[in-house]
Amino acid sequence: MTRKPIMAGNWKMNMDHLEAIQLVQGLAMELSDRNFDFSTEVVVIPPFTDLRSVQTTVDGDNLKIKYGAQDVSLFESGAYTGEVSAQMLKKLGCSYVVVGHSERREYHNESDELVGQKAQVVAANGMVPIICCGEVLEIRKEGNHVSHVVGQVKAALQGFTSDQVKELVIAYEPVWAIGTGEVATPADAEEVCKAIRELVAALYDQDVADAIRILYGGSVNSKNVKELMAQPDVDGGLVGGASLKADEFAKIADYQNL
Ligand SMILES: O=C(CO)COP(=O)(O)O
Repeated sequence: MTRKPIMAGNWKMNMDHLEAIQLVQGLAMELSDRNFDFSTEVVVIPPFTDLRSVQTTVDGDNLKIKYGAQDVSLFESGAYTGEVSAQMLKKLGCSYVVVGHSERREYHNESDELVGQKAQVVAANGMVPIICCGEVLEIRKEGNHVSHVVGQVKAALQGFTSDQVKELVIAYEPVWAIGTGEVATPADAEEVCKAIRELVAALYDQDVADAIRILYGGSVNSKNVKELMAQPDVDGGLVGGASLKADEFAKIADYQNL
């Protein structure tokens, strides 16, 4: 069983397209200085407006860095003002699309059902959805975090075949750990990531569960990444704030050599 680790930097609503070019070039330079071998996938997830610039930077400099988008429309095209379609993202060379981030669930009322539909649209267009899940503090305090997250993932996986699920990425991001500096303990992260893998084994089979990649997100940085990555069911990180600094994100990607 070999799952390729991924470190994905979710820039959220930060960096204009000029800053994006600098950050991607800076990241490439930092990785090269570290003789990074890309045995871990490195992904940046900038705002929509940066994607064309990131594409030309990656293509022009022949970089091995991958990139993706933070959200997608359910619809193919038409009268959906403000939306961006999966085909458009595919055309821009996106490999990944984040769906169901807790900030979209909270500020845009995205339901588990909608998140699942968006994941389907992403997969149907030849990209990999990074399906986010995670509990708010209240649910954790009640001790219901595992069942809550398992329920979110179960809903999002509706309609996916075994072969599709093998390619998916799930990101467990406890809401109380996002942007707060309060990282989940490695044991907390493992508890939920393991439960997600067990759910996949129950819904599909062990082969599928062994293939799917499960990330942890929430205040990941170069100081805590190694311990998180030592957990058997944590296959990578979805990194917010720390992905906005080239040197810090390069260290996180190169966690094996810290
Ligand atoms: O939401 C996150 C990534 O999607 C995590 O953000 P922080 O790393 O800033 O806590």
